[in-house]
Amino acid sequence: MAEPLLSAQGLVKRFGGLLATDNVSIEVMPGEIHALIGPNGAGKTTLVSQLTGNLRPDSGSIRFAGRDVTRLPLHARVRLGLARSFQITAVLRDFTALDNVALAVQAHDGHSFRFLADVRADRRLRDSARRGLEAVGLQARAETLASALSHGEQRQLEIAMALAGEPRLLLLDEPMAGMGPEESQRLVGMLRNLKSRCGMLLIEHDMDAVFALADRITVLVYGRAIASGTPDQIRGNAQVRQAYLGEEVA
Ligand SMILES: Nc1ncnc2c1ncn2[C@@H]1O[C@H](COP(=O)(O)OP(=O)(O)OP(=O)(O)O)[C@@H](O)[C@H]1O
Repeated sequence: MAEPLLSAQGLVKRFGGLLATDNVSIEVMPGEIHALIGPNGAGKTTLVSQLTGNLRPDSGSIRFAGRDVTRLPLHARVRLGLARSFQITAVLRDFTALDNVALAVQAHDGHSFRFLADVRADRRLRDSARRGLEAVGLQARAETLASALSHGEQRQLEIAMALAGEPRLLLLDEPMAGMGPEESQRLVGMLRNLKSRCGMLLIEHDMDAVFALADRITVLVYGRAIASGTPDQIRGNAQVRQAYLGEEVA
């Protein structure tokens, strides 16, 4: 069997007396979409922050792309191919969609900031940025200012920016938040298409999206992973239904 792309074992994180991550283990295989679900305050963001290197676990270990990254800082994990959308990227509202992705490609290339004029003149950067926009279905909006994009399109743009570094694993923090049903359906289709490019760990409250996309789901409640399995296994798990899902996915 292939080695997991990401494997976290026995993570523990305390905030004072609060056990926000209680001995959690989680894996993501290459090309897998693994969803992390749970009620508000369950510890999803705290867990993902330890995976990215924003937070240091009190104990436990994290392997990514064949290396122990537990003690590596965020930027070193990014270099190994770990990208977090909506956190490491910031859309510049007065720039076009294409300029935004081109700047992200340039940043991932390891260049310090150059003038936008350079980015606009650099054919390779722009070609690469166009491919990024295409991957998220935003090619027709390349010359549109980011501020004129719809909420859903801005989210697509953020994902295109996260893809600029050609990550092996994309961590997505509530990408469907604030979207209407049509927009979130479009994003589901787009994320499904991205599976061939990278694995994904998806935090999401929209259960329709989670059950449509995930190969595997882990359920966190009060910092503990109470279940992990295929969507069918999670749907049929009595403990999960009682603790979280209720009749939502009946
Ligand atoms: N920096 C911090 N200091 C103290 N407590 C924190 C800190 N960050 C998170 N917490 C607490 O840890 C618990 C888990 O929070 P976390 O944000 O990880 O949950 P979540 O599952 O992501 O919630 P949501 O779905 O609402 O985003 C909560 O009780 C929260 O108040």
